[in-house]
Amino acid sequence: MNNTEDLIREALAEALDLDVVSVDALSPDEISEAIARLRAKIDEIDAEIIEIVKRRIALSKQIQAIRMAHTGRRLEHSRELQIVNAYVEGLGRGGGQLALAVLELSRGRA
Ligand SMILES: O=C(O)C(=O)C[C@]1(C(=O)O)C=C[C@@H](O)C=C1
Repeated sequence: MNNTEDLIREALAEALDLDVVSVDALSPDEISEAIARLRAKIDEIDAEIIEIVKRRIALSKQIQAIRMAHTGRRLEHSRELQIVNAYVEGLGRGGGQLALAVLELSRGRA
C-alpha cells in the first residue's frame, strides 16, 4: 500500500465516518458524498479565513491611520518584510505570495 492510497483511504474513512474503507467497495455516490463533506469543511475554513482577514485589515488600517497622523508615513517597509518572512517560514515559498496578497488587501497597492 503506498502513501497516496493510505491518504485516500484515511480521508474517505474520516469523511464517511467509517472505521476501515476498502476504496474499491465504495459506490460513486459514496465517493461524491465524501467529497461533498470534505468541501463543506473547506467552505467553513474559507469563511473563517475571510473573517480573519477582515479583522486583520481593520487592525492594519488603524495602525496606518495612527502612523499617518503622527509621522505622515502610511507604510513601513521593514515591518512588511518581517511579515513576508513569517509567512514564508510558516508556509514555504508560496507563503510569500499569500503575504503579499494579504498586505495588498490591508494597505492597497504599495
Ligand atoms: O504594522 C504596521 O505598521 C502596519 O501599518 C500594518 C501593515 C500590515 O498590514 O501588516 C500595513 C502597512 C505597513 O506597511 C506595514 C504593515
